[in-house]
Amino acid sequence: MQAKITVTETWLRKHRHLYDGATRHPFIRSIRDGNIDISAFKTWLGQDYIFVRAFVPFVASVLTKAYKGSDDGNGDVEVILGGVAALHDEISWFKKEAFKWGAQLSNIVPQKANQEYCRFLESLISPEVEYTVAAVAFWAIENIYQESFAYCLEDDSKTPPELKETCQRWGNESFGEYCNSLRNIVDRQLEKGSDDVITKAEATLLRVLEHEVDFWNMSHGRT
Ligand SMILES: Cc1ncc(CO)c(N)n1
Repeated sequence: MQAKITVTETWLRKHRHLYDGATRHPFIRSIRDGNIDISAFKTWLGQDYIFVRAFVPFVASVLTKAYKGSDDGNGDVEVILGGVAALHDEISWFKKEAFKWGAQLSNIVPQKANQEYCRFLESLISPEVEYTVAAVAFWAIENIYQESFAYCLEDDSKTPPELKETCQRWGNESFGEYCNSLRNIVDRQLEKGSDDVITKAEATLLRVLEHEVDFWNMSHGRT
């Protein structure tokens, strides 16, 4: 018997072009091809540090919604808590990495695309945004990084050795499993979601894809 097609699978098929635009962006390709401009990498590093700091309260809000909103016999809270813990580690990593590259994190000004993305995250913190909708955004945000950086680690990639650790951070297998757990959470929620929630969740996914592309564009110096 064939497995049932999940909602996320349907969406990924439907929006493949946009999705690949986020995970196969020229910035990512430039890492993978080994011709990345290091100043672009440093821009990305500093801007992503700001983003991740704004991502923490967003993920905390998803955690709260999971606790309140799902009949959590499924362990959603624990999966999301794992995400919060990983972010704690990630913030330390950014500081260490910035030091390595001689970049300052304390006086970075968020660029426009980053400001808009952070504002979008803040809008999703609102209690009026359903757990399912927020969880879709969360999954998409994590999964795009996972697929993008895993792409830079494939056998035929020419990723510079000094960038491998960065790619490993999101491209490693256990981060991939974590993203799959998020995807399962999302599909379980969508399965029982109202048409209204499903429509909102799909629109939110598209907004995430656009913000991710803008974020890469900004890092690549194309804004
Ligand atoms: C812009 C952006 N998207 C996703 C992630 C994954 O956590 C990140 N660190 N930054």
